[in-house]
Amino acid sequence: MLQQLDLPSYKEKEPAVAERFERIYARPVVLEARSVSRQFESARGPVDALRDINFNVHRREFITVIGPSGCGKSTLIRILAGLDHPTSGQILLDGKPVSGPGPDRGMVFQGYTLFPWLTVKKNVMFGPISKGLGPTRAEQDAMQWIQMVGLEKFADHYPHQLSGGMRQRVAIARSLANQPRILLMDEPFGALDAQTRSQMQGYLQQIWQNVDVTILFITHDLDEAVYLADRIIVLAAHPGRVNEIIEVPVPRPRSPQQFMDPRFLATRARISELIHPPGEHREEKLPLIRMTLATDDVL
Ligand SMILES: Nc1ncnc2c1ncn2[C@@H]1O[C@H](COP(=O)(O)OP(=O)(O)OP(=O)(O)O)[C@@H](O)[C@H]1O
Repeated sequence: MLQQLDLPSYKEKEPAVAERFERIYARPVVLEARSVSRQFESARGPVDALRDINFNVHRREFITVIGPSGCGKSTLIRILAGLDHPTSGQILLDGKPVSGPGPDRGMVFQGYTLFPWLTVKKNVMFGPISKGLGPTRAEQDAMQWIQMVGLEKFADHYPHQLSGGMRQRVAIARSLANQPRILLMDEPFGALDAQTRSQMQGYLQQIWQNVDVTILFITHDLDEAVYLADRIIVLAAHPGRVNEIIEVPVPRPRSPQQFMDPRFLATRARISELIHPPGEHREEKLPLIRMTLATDDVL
């Protein structure tokens, strides 16, 4: 359908957007995946979850990662977080090899990972206090992060007293309180309803504009991938590999009106083409099994 519209090439950029990319590439590389491969042993033989993955993420860049099921998104983020290790290749953070988890990488997952027995404020203070920051300073800092995500009225609430979107905002504040070099977000809005999700995308962009942080964000939602990103890493499956890295030609600041921008649509169409190549069967025919005696012709 989209291919039939007269869309510009997703590679075409206005001068302002091209200049923004020049500025991004002039910044230092925060995270580098260098020839990362991960093989798992399975009953059916070895599985190449990731094969020869290479990319750089520059300081304050917003990268989204998207791909079909089984392309290795979870494996990649686990390796970036230091929770798993590549079979070969390495991850470098600020030029140093990553060998395990660390506070230099903040994680925000889809499931709410707040401590249910701690208030919002205490959740946000937890990381800095564990690192040895005094309680008064930790509380002052925590209140600033909580204010930044717009939840100062809820600082003394417990997670169960908050909505799903609010809990994710606390999770973001809690990660940022540790002042990570990069925020790794694994489908953080996947469990939210469409309206809250779209609100959260807006909040996240505002937060990202206000904080010196780099973001790598995994999603399976095409619009979200385009809307948030400077660049999109599109993965392919079996073996998991980088299919294409797309520079999003949509100007910033972003707004929901841009969902119908021809450059937005062209980028979205390209990802869709990469993830669902033409001719691919999207829907498997199910076997015809009648569980009850169908007396009426429902069709
Ligand atoms: N521990 C494991 N043992 C064997 N195979 C694994 C293991 N973990 C992942 N795999 C395989 O590696 C490939 C990539 O898996 P991964 O879960 O990283 O993909 P994904 O893109 O996150 O998938 P989805 O979107 O469906 O969650 C898949 O083929 C998966 O079956």
